[in-house]
Amino acid sequence: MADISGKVALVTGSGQGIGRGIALRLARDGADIALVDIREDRLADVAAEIEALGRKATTFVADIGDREQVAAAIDHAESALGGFNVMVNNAGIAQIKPLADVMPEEVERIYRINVQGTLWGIQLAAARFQKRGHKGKIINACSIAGHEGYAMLGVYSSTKFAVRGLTQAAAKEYASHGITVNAYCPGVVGTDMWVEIDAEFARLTGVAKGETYDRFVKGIALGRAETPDDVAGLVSWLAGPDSDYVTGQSILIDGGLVYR
Ligand SMILES: NC(=O)C1=CN([C@@H]2O[C@H](COP(=O)(O)OP(=O)(O)OC[C@H]3O[C@@H](n4cnc5c(N)ncnc54)[C@H](O)[C@@H]3O)[C@@H](O)[C@H]2O)C=CC1
Ligand SMILES: CC(=O)C(C)=O
Repeated sequence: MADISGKVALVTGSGQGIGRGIALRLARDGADIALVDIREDRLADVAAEIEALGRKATTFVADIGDREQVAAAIDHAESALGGFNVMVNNAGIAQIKPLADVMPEEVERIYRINVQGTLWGIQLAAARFQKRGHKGKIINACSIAGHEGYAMLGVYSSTKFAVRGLTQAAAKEYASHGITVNAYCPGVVGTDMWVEIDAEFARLTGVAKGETYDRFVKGIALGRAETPDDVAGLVSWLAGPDSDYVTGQSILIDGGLVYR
């Protein structure tokens, strides 16, 4: 367990799924948490779970694809919780389509969220850490699809390759300010994103519902699907002091699925 007592962490996409798991884990590690999501409906429940752990939580509705909204979320976190030390750029969306059928507006939408959203999170968090005059940790959501391009997930995969590139470049640009930038690369986590991926594979290719998910899970060496808690354990380490000498890495946490 990382000791991040007294720190403030902002987690995007924390209304559900992996982001919720990360927010709860960082709260157990001692941090106060700013919960940010485009959907308001689940944020209050996650905030209540964090408060039940004895930590402070604040919520903010923002679209990470909009730079001004990301800036406002950071302002809110800092003023509501009295600090800002860890930025988790977790929010992202999937797109399931053969490359032959992808249209410009679909590419723009996913790049705006997965790539630009991560860039604004990196850029604005780093600027705020520098303004506050202290070090900071930036942690981005990558994927196995940031290390290997997947059929039917081609554009999605390309956004996660971009996240890996941004993570490396940002690590180099911000190292002299004491800011580390890393990413976590999950495999197959049974969240709503995978419900959508499985359903779209079924609709577009005619395979039975559940088959695509089962096929991916069968490829996992450790023999089970991943949970948000599995991912959160790595993020906890990246947020804590034991990873202080690690930067620019996009670390696979997939139970043994993609080997790099
Ligand atoms: N589920 C999986 O197997 C994997 C997920 N990932 C990545 O992990 C991250 C989280 O994924 P999941 O929890 O599975 O997804 P999810 O779909 O269950 O949850 C995503 C959350 O992000 C929020 N969100 C979406 N667009 C947003 C925006 N523009 N601004 C703010 N919030 C927004 C949603 O409202 C939702 O609460 C994503 O970046 C995803 O690409 C990576 C590898 C595997
Ligand atoms: C959702 C995701 O990143 C994959 C490839 O499972």
